[in-house]
Amino acid sequence: MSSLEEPLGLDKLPSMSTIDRIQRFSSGACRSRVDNLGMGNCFIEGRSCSTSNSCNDDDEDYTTETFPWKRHARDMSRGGSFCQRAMSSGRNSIKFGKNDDSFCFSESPYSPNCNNRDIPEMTYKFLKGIPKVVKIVEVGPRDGLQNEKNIVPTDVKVELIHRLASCGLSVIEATSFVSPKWVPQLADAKDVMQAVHKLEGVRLPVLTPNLKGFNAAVSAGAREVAVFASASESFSKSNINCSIEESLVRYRAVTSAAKELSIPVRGYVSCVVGCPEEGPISPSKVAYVAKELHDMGCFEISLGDTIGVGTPGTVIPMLLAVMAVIPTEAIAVHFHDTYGQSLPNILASLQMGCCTVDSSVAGLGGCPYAKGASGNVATEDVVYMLNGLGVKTNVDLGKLMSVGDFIGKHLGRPSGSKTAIALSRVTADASKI
Ligand SMILES: CC(C)(COP(=O)([O-])OP(=O)([O-])OC[C@H]1O[C@@H](n2cnc3c(N)ncnc32)[C@H](O)[C@@H]1OP(=O)([O-])[O-])[C@@H](O)C(=O)NCCC(=O)NCCSC(=O)C[C@@](C)(O)CC(=O)[O-]
Repeated sequence: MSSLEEPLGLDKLPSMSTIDRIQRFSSGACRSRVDNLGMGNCFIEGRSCSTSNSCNDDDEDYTTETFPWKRHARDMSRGGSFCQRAMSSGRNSIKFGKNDDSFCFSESPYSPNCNNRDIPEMTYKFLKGIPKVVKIVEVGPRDGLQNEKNIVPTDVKVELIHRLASCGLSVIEATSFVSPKWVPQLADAKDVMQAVHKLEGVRLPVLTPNLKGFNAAVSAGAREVAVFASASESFSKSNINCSIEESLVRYRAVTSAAKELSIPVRGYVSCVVGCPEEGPISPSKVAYVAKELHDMGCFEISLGDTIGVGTPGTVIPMLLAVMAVIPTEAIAVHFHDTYGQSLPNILASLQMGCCTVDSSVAGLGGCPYAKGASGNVATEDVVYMLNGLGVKTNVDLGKLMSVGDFIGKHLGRPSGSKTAIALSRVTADASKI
């Protein structure tokens, strides 16, 4: 564990006020070159998120033509002069990279082997593919609330969306224009959309399973929609009552109607590593559906581990198969946290160059048609990890935790975010000091 992830121990933070701590977990704090608190920092700067990754170059099964990011990684490793000593803000640090393409690790007293030059080099090796900016797609109001036993009042949903927007999230999936018989929890989609569609500075996509849903969404003010297919035949049938091929026909109709109105369409592929009925899903099936959605005009394909069974061992081959057929920049990852594997899966995805991550405030979520599906990975946990990696998200973690409290109070249960629980304990203890 790096010094950056350690600070939850109060003994290591003797002089921090409550507010200082929250700020410290923001990406801005992580990136500051002046580390007033004496903690070790890392910086990941200037890399394009579109072409880089850290996959093993010895793996020659894949050509550089198929995986251009491999060529990029190799070029970087040949560059030679990535390590140089630098003095930063009066503190010793080791800087890697040329110009924009750099890591910088300060030699902090909290870093046990700070004199060992191998450590930054090794760290660079493992983190070099990670993009410097990650877009978080907040799916709490939709994926999070679609599975709640008690229907959340419309005004609470609207307030939730407003509060999420105030955290700096740039994309918030607002609701679904699906059949209210299938998902009664979101039967108020029209009212929610009409109440939020004028929110400035935030994109508010909504799920549309067919033209009926698309037309209703547009009438309610939606300016971005998402279609949702599956890599599993059985799940397609149980979720949207049609085969994969039939769903693709429907989605072609939606994407061409959207094109007429210049409305961007996101595409989902569900069950990308496992299906509650079929078990393991082959990466080639995922790649097929992802490519179909991309070819019909979806600008981004979100790959959903709907029941949260994936590990990096299954997620990486799945991503490789999808990256062989659509650009890495068009890929988003969407993990449910059933087995606690979301963060390692996200880290592996980032190392492969993915730069869009779906998550849900307080870890809300689950799919009514996927038995055993738990909540999405909590946005707070994703932001905490990305802050620790020095990756920019523009999301204010402190505000996000308050939003988690807000929705948790309405649902009558504690947050599903480990970060929110841990930080609220720290701040509670801190208030006694
Ligand atoms: C697709 C359908 C509509 C087919 O449902 P169906 O019963 O086959 O459709 P239908 O055409 O026979 O219509 C039946 C009734 O629904 C109405 N209807 C038809 N379409 C709409 C619509 N858009 N909006 C409102 N109403 C609609 C239609 O008008 C009719 O009403 P009736 O005549 O009986 O009064 C249905 O199966 C459905 O709504 N499914 C959605 C289920 C859902 O939302 N599941 C959760 C999504 S989560 C997910 O997919 C995973 C994801 C994306 O989160 C990623 C991950 O986690 O991995």
